[in-house]
Amino acid sequence: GNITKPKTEKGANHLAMEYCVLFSSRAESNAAQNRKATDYYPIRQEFQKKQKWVVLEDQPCHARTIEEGLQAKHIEGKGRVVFAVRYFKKGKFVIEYHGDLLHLADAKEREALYAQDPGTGCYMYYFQYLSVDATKESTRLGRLLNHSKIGNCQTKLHDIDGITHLILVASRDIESEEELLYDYGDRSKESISAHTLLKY
Ligand SMILES: C[S@@+](CC[C@H](N)C(=O)[O-])C[C@H]1O[C@@H](n2cnc3c(N)ncnc32)[C@H](O)[C@@H]1O
Repeated sequence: GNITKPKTEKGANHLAMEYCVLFSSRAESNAAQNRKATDYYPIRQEFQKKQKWVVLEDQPCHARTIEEGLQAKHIEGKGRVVFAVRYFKKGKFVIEYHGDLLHLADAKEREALYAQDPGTGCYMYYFQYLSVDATKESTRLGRLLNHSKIGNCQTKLHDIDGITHLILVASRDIESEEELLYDYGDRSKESISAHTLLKY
């Protein structure tokens, strides 16, 4: 659909503006058809005021517009990786970590299920009081960024029309041809011994 001008509050920062321009049409068109997680999970009243929980459907045609400036490649020993194919200024929106937005308890339940199949990769990202499950294969690139403690991106929660999105922004200036990396943030002993990549 057409990219519509976002309704942003006065004083909203530039990142928010840019991000809304990219996402507002999708957020609007999704609003009606999205299954709300609140349809499935009872949510504490004070929580509900702040957040609308939704399960976002995969939108490959929008992904092409949104995921501009990035390219996925395959690298021996790392699997798929994502490279910048243009310059990203520090603080700018890079990509959405797109998946199902879940409560922690539901995320843990799904993880236990995935653990039964050793072929399932790790695409569950925990952030404060929620988790985004991007395990399902899709055309979206956010799920393909690899880990580094000294990466060039960082995660942030971003609200668009009351819907929470997990996004990655540039933590420093990123040049074209650089691999996009962020800190998965998992410092638990069990995870580190299961996935040595988390050490670095
Ligand atoms: C969220 S996925 C990232 C995309 C993944 N490379 C793929 O091909 O689908 C997480 C998985 O990527 C791999 N990975 C992430 N960071 C890595 C790194 N620094 N070195 C090697 N493998 C890494 C691990 O297999 C990890 O379980």
